[in-house]
Amino acid sequence: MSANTVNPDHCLFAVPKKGRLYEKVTAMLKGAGVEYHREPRLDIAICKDLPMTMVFLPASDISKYVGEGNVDIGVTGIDIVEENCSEVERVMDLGFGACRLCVQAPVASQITDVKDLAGKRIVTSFPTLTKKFFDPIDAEKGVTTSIRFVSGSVEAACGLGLADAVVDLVETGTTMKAAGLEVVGTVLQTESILITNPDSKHKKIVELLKHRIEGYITSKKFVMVSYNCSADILDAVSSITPGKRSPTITALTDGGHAVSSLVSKKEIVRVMDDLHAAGARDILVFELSNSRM
Ligand SMILES: Nc1ncnc2c1ncn2[C@@H]1O[C@H](COP(=O)(O)OP(=O)(O)OP(=O)(O)O)[C@@H](O)[C@H]1O
Ligand SMILES: O=P(O)(O)OC[C@H]1O[C@H](OP(=O)(O)OP(=O)(O)O)[C@H](O)[C@@H]1O
Repeated sequence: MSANTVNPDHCLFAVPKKGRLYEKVTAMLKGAGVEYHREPRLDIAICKDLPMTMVFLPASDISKYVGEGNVDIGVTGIDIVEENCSEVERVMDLGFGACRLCVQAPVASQITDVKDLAGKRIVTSFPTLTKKFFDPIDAEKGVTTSIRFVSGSVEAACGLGLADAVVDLVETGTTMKAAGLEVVGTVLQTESILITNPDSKHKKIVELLKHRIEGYITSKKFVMVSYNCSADILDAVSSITPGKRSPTITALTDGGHAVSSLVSKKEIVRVMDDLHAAGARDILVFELSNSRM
């Protein structure tokens, strides 16, 4: 079989081939133990320990391929699934790629209400979602908003005189501000998700991948804290670190206890302060490299 031929018995996993999501998805796959070797310039790569082939595709096409059953599983944004009206199963949120799809108008236009854009010219890479958003406004106003598709550099359209407003993604707002635009309305909140074809014949592999990726995501959200305490404060300190299920408590030979527990990364600094104030000592925090709950 040649290097760019797909084994028909393999589960196919679509990964964004470039762009914003590429680095995040490849780091996630590595962390989840999905190993493959990709030859330079090849868009398919065979997995090392699973009967699976990775397929590198534009993020905006992945939901179509998964929905139509050409591939079994993939990573893309909610925005893309909704724009393509893809019939896919949403397996899980991945905790990255969060942003908003927004109506943006030039600051100088002083437009603050999306209703003031009804009947005007909008440029976007998301024509379906934009039409759905403007349809009820158009119906109310009795006008038709012009919606024109461009595949990239959407924010340039107003400056070029091609549009009165754009509908594009906003994360930090840097691109929008640099183009002299501001948010007038929000069409959709989005983030990256794992999707599968509901009729995939590779359900077992999909389930296994789900557990592996979930384990990796959990390991990025939590740290392990361990500390020592005397018997009289055990109940008080262990209630500060209840863990995902319960803390692990080990009796020490001096009558004290060693406690270890999972704590959310977001909470860990406050938890350490609270533990110390409550009398816990030798407080150590460990990063997790992987997990399976
Ligand atoms: N600024 C952002 N912050 C967070 N997530 C984003 C951002 N921009 C895009 N995304 C998410 O990543 C997806 C793919 O966007 P991206 O711009 O990387 O795609 P692309 O058009 O395939 O790549 P490129 O822009 O390099 O051609 C989007 O549909 C969205 O879900
Ligand atoms: O609010 P910000 O943090 O500035 O992010 C928003 C920008 O990110 C995306 O584009 P990207 O930079 O991925 O490239 P693209 O314009 O080629 O799609 C999106 O289309 C916006 O232009």
